[in-house]
Formats: sequence, structure tokens, C-alpha cells
Amino acid sequence: GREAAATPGATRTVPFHGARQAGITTPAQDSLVFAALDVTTSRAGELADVLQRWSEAAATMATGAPVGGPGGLGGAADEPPLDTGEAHELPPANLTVTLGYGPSLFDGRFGLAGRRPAALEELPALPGEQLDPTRCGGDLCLQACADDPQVAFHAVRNLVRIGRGVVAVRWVQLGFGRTATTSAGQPTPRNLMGFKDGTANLRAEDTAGLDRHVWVGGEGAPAADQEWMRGGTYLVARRIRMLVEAWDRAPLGEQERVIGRAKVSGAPLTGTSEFDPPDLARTSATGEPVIDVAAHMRLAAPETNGGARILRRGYSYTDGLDLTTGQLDAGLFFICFGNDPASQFVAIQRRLGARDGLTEYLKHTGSAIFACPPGTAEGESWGQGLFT
Ligand SMILES: C=CC1=C(C)c2cc3[nH]c(cc4nc(cc5[nH]c(cc1n2)c(C)c5CCC(=O)O)C(CCC(=O)O)=C4C)c(C)c3C=C
Ligand SMILES: [Fe+2]
Repeated sequence: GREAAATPGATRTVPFHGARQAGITTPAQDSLVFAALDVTTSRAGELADVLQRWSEAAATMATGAPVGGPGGLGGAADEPPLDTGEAHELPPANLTVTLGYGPSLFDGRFGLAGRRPAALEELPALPGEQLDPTRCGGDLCLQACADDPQVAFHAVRNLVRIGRGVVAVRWVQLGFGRTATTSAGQPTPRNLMGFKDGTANLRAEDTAGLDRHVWVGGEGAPAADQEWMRGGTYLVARRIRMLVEAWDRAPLGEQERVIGRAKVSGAPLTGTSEFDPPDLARTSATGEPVIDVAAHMRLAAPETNGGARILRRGYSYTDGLDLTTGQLDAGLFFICFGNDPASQFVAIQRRLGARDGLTEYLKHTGSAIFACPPGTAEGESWGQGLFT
């Protein structure tokens, strides 16, 4: 929440410029507006130009200033103002905007076919998914996070406006409430199943772990096959609906067995407090594993996945009522970052989809993958590496 040590007040700012893009290892904020976009022009130069203008606008908005600077709110009476205005007098709220490129951007329309990193492939079909094509894919993504939902919305709205005629929104997902912790100072939030989420996540302070598992070309990671992606990472997004009515009828013991942790404390079932290391090998007096063979945390753990780890940075969502069933459409908009999606997200999700006890309470309804380039220096464009 807002009282988190790493984000003590909504007046805080997160620098836009730097070696890494903000919004990945920077402390997870409270609200998300995630937009997937398609490029509607066939001219690469127009796209590069939008990326330049987006970079300037995102850097400006991250300081809490309106698009176009202080004058952006007003101007000539016969012209629309440069900034749409709804974030005026709101604090910057730790706004971050993170850009990603989808695999379809490299299909040849913009002369980029030779620049696609091998890891940026459409995700394969996975168990437990019932994907809605209107919530999948995209040539580009903009992930806006802030501690005020109006600040996050304002950022996406203004960037979409700048891109008019060159890009068009394909789908949007709003998220309320972070479901991950990305730095040591942050308290662990709860997801809509009522469990602490993010306990065993990678954290900003674990720079060796991030190099190995998150940053492309990091120390201990596979080498970058495309120079422009060095220092970047891959984002996988999954809209995961929770069948909350079924979950809410499951007894507490069943819920804890399915996750592998205690609901109130977040402790592993082999421990007593949240950060106790789980003992996956421990058996009870009757010889049964204490952490169930189908427990989510066992099947997602690095020990079960050849050491694979991911940085989770998802949000709870609700899109109101599903009119076809009369049930709540709510769940987790899962976002994770990693430098090798095939051996990380895809491998873990294959295992989860096939055996995880949580799967019967979930339905994956949206999916996308994006390559997030490294950060930009002052005066540089997001598109600098890819387009030059
Ligand atoms: C493919 C990756 C994962 C998906 C999809 C996923 C969905 C999902 N997870 C929860 C709730 C929890 N997950 C927890 C831990 C956890 N989950 C993943 C991966 C995916 N989860 C990993 C890698 C881990 C860490 C495993 C470990 O190293 O121990 C937990 C436990 C607390 C924690 O460590 O965060 C919860 C709770 C839901 C509800 C969900 C889909 C809606
Ligand atoms: Fe999980």
C-alpha cells in the first residue's frame, strides 16, 4: 500500500531515465493501466518518431508535469491543449511507463525482421487456457503503474493520443492492487484468493539474481543475440480469471494445501513465519509430503524447475460481472519478467497447468509477450537501439 517503506507517499517520483527501464525492478505501485497497441502505419520512420515523442512525454509525466511542460494545460483557445488535464494538481504518484515490442512488430512491415531476438516468440499453446483473441497479442505495449489510478490512466491516454494515426489500442487491462513485492522494503500484498503473494519473488536488491534471471546479457545469463536488447528483458502478461465462487466454497485446509502456505501468515506449511525457507522434502508421520505434491508453490519453485526464476509484478483486476454466468470476472493480471521465457514462464506454466491444484480454480483468458528494451539516457528515444 501507500505506506510501504519504499514508496512512503504519493508525492514520490521514479526517474524515467537510466540504464534500465523503470517499472520492472522499481517498487511495485498500487495501480496498473496496461495497453497493448498495434502499429497502423507501414512507415518505420513514423513509428520511430512516435517513440521519440513518447519518450519525451513519459519523462515529463514521470516528474508530475503535464505533457508539453507547464504550458501544456492551457494554450490557444482554438486548439486542444497538449495535455488532457486530468492529472493536474495530482502528485506524480511514482508513475512509471514501461515499453515493450511484441513479436508481430518484427514480421517485416518495418524492415525489422532481422532484428527479432530469438526469445521473442509467440507463446505456445499451454494447458488450462481459454484465450479470448481480443485480449491477446499486440505490436507494442505500454505498462503504466502509479500509486494513483488516475495518474496511470492519464499517462496511457496521453501517449495513445500522441500516437494517433500511427498506433491504435488493441486491448487494455486495468489493475488495482499489486500482487507482488519487488523490493525488500515493501510489505507483501494479498491477491484476490486472500493469500500473501510475492513472498518468494526476486527482488531489486538481489542484483546477482536479476542479472542471471531477468536482464538480457546479464552475468550468468545467456548472451544477448540482438545487441539492442542487452540490458532489457521479456515481459509475459496473462489475464488469469479466478473462479472466486468455487474458491470461496473451498475449506481453509484445502486452500492452504493447494497453495502450500498458511493463509493468514503466509508461512510455508513446513514453517511458522512468512519468510521461513520451505522444506519441500519433509514428510509427515504418515509419510505424506507436508507440502502437497500438487501445491502451487512446490510446482512453481526453482527447485522443481531446473533453477528457473522469474520476477513477478502482477495486479489484481476485476472487469465487473460475467453476464453469461452471473459470476464475478475477477482475478490476477499476471505480469512477469525474465531473460528466457521458454525456460522460465513457459516451462513453469506447463508444469502448473498440468498438475497444479490451483488450476481448477483458474482460467487463463488473455496472453501476450513483449521485449522490453533497456533504459534510455536523457535526450535519447525508447526506439534508439532498435531503429538505429
Ligand atoms: C507461470 C508462472 C506463474 C503463474 C501463472 C502463477 C499464477 C498464480 N499464482 C498465484 C498465487 C501464488 N503464487 C505463489 C508463488 C509463486 N508463483 C509463481 C509462478 C506463477 N504463479 C512462482 C515462481 C512462485 C514462487 C515459488 C517459490 O519460489 O516458492 C504464491 C506463494 C507466495 C509467493 O511466493 O509469492 C501464491 C499465493 C495465483 C493466485 C495465481 C493465478 C491467479
Ligand atoms: Fe504463483
